[in-house]
Amino acid sequence: MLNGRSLAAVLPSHLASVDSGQRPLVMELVYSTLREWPLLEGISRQLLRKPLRKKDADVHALVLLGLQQLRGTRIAHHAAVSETVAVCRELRKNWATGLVNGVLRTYQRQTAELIDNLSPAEKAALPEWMYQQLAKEWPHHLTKIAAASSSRPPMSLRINTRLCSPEEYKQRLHAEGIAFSADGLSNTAVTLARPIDVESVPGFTAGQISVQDVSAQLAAILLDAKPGETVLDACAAPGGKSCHIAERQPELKTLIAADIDAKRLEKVIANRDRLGLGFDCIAMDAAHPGDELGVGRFDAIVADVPCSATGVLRRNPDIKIHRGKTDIRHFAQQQTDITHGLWPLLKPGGRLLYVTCSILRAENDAQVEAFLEHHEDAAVEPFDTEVGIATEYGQQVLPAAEGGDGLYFSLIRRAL
Ligand SMILES: C[S@@+](CC[C@H](N)C(=O)[O-])C[C@H]1O[C@@H](n2cnc3c(N)ncnc32)[C@H](O)[C@@H]1O
Repeated sequence: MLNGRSLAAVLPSHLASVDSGQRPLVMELVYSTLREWPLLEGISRQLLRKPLRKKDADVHALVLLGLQQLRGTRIAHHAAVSETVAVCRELRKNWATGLVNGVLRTYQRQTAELIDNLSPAEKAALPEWMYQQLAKEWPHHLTKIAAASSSRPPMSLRINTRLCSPEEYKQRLHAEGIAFSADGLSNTAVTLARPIDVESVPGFTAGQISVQDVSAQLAAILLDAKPGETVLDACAAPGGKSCHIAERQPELKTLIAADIDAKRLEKVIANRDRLGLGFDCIAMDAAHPGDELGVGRFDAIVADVPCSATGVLRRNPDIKIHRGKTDIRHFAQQQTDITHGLWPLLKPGGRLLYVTCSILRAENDAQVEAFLEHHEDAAVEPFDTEVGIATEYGQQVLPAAEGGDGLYFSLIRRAL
């Protein structure tokens, strides 16, 4: 359906051709179908006499979309069935009308039995390999992780304290009738009771606000940059954490936001400028940074490395289709290369905050463990603020249906 491309790459151009009033519904259907994909596949597997051919992947996706409308929306069932069947004609696949109609109607009649027959991974709406891995690593949290990974993510905001006090902003939300809850760990974080269009968030264009998950907001808090420090955010795009670091600590000596992807770096620059912040943005491969940035220059480095994104499945649900077990090895290698590449840039006595949005040990504790084995001058330090679950080398925040995303943090200190 996505031809191997990510949803983020494919969806915007498709949405542009949809009437603006219909876009929220289309987004909701696309995202919720992808979030439930393994479960819906399990149902369709039982209902299709034989799997559809590769060239009919559109009909397959349509079946799942129809099932999701019946299961997870308030769309009247007869309308869901007839509209889904009608799409077959639009696809010029009239032959599929009977098949789609039959599958959806049988689902309506045999829902309980079909759900009963699903495998545990399908019931959890997780790919089999991921389910098995998480069952091994987080047996007591698996149900909650699965529920969070299929949930509609909350919309959280970060208040830019350079331009607006948290009290002032919260009063403004009250005054505008926007319901929210405040986060316990950070007084600059609020979560809206209902997501709204970003452009309608009060103060967004004026730079008072950023949209950022509450768990992601922990990075700058845990780094706790001090006045006069020189800081490098080495995998910075789109800039959420760099901007937060700059907002929290106006008296840094230097902050550099780097990313390997020059195009994505443009987003960091746009966010920085919208928020009225000033720091340098550079394109750089953190695995091979060279000496120009300055060996032993930085008091603190943030390595928010590329990863499986298993902690943020609900925001990138196409990962449930795309990601395979072998990808984890590839990410782990990138993570190793980046942390090893960055280490010489750190001052003796400096700290590296290692961050992932993964909940898999291979990308988290196992990475840090291997790093410590290679670097005699490295030691893990506990955080002043406790977040999530303490692991051997860091803190794991698990994704929560009513809370933040899943992120891992570890603080590695370089010996003096
Ligand atoms: C998890 S995202 C960072 C999110 C960001 N820190 C934020 O809070 O908005 C990982 C980033 O790492 C970048 N990246 C991947 N490989 C890299 C490398 N070798 N050097 C520097 N950046 C890299 C990607 O382009 C991507 O933007």
